Amino acid sequence: MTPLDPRLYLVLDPVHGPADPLAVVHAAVEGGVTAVQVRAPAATGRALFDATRAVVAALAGTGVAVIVDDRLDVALAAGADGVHLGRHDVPPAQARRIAGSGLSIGWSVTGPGDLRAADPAVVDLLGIGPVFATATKPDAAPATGLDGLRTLADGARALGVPSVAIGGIDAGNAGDVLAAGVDGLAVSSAIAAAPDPGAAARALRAAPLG
Ligand SMILES: Cc1ncc(COP(=O)(O)OP(=O)(O)O)c(N)n1
Ligand SMILES: Cc1ncsc1CCOP(=O)(O)O
Ligand SMILES: [Mg+2]
Repeated sequence: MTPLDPRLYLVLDPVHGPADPLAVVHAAVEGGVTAVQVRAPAATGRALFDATRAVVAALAGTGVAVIVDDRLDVALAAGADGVHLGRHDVPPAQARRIAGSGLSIGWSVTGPGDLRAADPAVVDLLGIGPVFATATKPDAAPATGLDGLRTLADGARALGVPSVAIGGIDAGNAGDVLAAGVDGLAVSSAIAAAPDPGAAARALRAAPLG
């Protein structure tokens, strides 16, 4: 299993997203992306499996972890490095029981209740957000803003679990987001919909702390 380096975490829909998702993945990794999540909320299980297999093959040997959103079964079947779970998915403790220690397990934090539900003995990463408004997830919880993010990031640190911020993050706000105390940035449209995904990733990695 490749460990998840949270510094710049690309969330990509290879099924209904960019025309050439593997080209985006390669360019983004070249630009400094450290982890890739396959998130395809409208895809069938089979399409998600096929897409994940392709991303796993594309990133073999690079040290970049591949994570599957929502679906523990697909993550295991496709040989991914992890799964990202939220409150509508299999509970993390059950996922850990099935997967053992060989899978990274992420957990979504939209507010204090999700933080209280996070067991540091079970989850490896917290995804906090949305921080700002986002068109990528129409059913997202209300935005935390930077102050809300700071509070939740403090809570993650107190738990001893690394965290990333997600939702509406781009090179213009990345420094302020990192200054709120998270370990990394999770980004979809700012990279996947950019005309030059590699340059977009480089700009995010270069963002000075706000
Ligand atoms: C890193 C990361 N953080 C949060 C989310 C959101 O997950 P969730 O709340 O389960 O919503 P969906 O992504 O499933 O629509 C995430 N995917 N990744
Ligand atoms: C999956 C997800 N969860 C909370 S916000 C979000 C979407 C992030 O996408 P973008 O970086 O385009 O705002
Ligand atoms: Mg999910």
